[in-house]
Amino acid sequence: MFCVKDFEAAAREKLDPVHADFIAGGARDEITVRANEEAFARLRLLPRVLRGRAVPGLDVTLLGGHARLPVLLSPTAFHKLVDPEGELATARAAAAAGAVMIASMASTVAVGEIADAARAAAGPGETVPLWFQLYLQPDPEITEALVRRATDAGCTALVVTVDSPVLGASERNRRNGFHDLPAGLRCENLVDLRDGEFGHVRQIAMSPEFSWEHITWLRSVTELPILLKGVLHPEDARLAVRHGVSGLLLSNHGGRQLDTVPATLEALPAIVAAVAGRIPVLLDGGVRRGTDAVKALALGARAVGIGRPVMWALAADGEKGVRRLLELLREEIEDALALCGAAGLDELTPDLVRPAWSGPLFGGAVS
Ligand SMILES: Cc1cc2nc3c(=O)[nH]c(=O)nc-3n(C[C@H](O)[C@H](O)[C@H](O)COP(=O)(O)O)c2cc1C
Ligand SMILES: CC(C)CC(=O)C(=O)O
Repeated sequence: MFCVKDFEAAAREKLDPVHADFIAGGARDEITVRANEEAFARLRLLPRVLRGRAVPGLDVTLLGGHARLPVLLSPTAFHKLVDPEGELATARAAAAAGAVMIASMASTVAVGEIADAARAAAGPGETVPLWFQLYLQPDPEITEALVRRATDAGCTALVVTVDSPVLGASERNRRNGFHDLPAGLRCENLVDLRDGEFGHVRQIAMSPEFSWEHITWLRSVTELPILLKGVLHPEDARLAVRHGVSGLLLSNHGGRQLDTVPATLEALPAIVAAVAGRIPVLLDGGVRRGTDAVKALALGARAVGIGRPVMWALAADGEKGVRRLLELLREEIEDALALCGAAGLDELTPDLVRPAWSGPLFGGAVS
């Protein structure tokens, strides 16, 4: 395995095609799925030379916690669908790399067990690099119970996904008849939230009725920092700051919710301008290379998230696969930083990126 795409191919070989489609797929025509990667390809890096810089370091502070890599594992559901150890394997690999893992509310291992696995694999003295992703639930008691589970597990932030007033329509899943976890797998965080609840994915209610008031309410029932995942409009970014949100994970859900929204990289400059340094902006969607991470960081993201690559690596080779994936991304980012003449992430500035040239050849200089 030498790059993210190798994991994608290996996962395709191994997985039930229905499950491979669940991972790769997006909403409707999958225009945004493709746009995310294309946006990175359209941007060029403009390196500086002879800057006398030290070997690059990748340490980053995220919400007051320390991470050794500016790459987060974005929340992805159902890891046991692709590996028998599921989220335990992912958590160990993430902790070993010093990368933040955002556990999905729809994980197939309970968040407390994920945290134990992460703690056991983290470096000495390191805090558990684990955050919890939450879909607000119409019944506030259910939301509170989930927050309690995450807090008791030792998660250090909540990531509230706000781009899902309804579930995105994956036509691949519809054609394949994939609506449910196979027998034997459950959404473990959902078990017994109410008496007799079994951990069925259908217990996750999505509702268009949530509003900023619910964020204010959530702010009042937890001490944990709250990030919003899925804000794309600059006005919503400003509202998030006003509602006491601690950070944004700029995301279009990997193109799995509303199709034809902008690539996250395209949306980044306006979001960064809207928050004006008041809270950190993270970004996910289409990050496949170290150079992709460097471009997003240069445009103002504090860190980037990866979704599908983690599922592919886990499917290809379990914990070892995810460890290798994170090593490869570390190498690629270090390499890109050095080649840009930057000694650290804070030396990545917007002048290092520019759009691919779209003007006429020779720019009219030749008559
Ligand atoms: C298989 C899969 C499951 C996902 N599950 C969740 C989830 O449970 N909660 C959530 O907020 N986002 C979920 N996402 C979206 C990711 O968190 C992330 O935004 C997206 O995958 C990033 O794009 P990328 O896959 O191109 O890296 C999921 C994505 C995939 C591919
Ligand atoms: C609805 C969740 C269970 C999973 C999700 O967010 C996704 O598959 O994109």
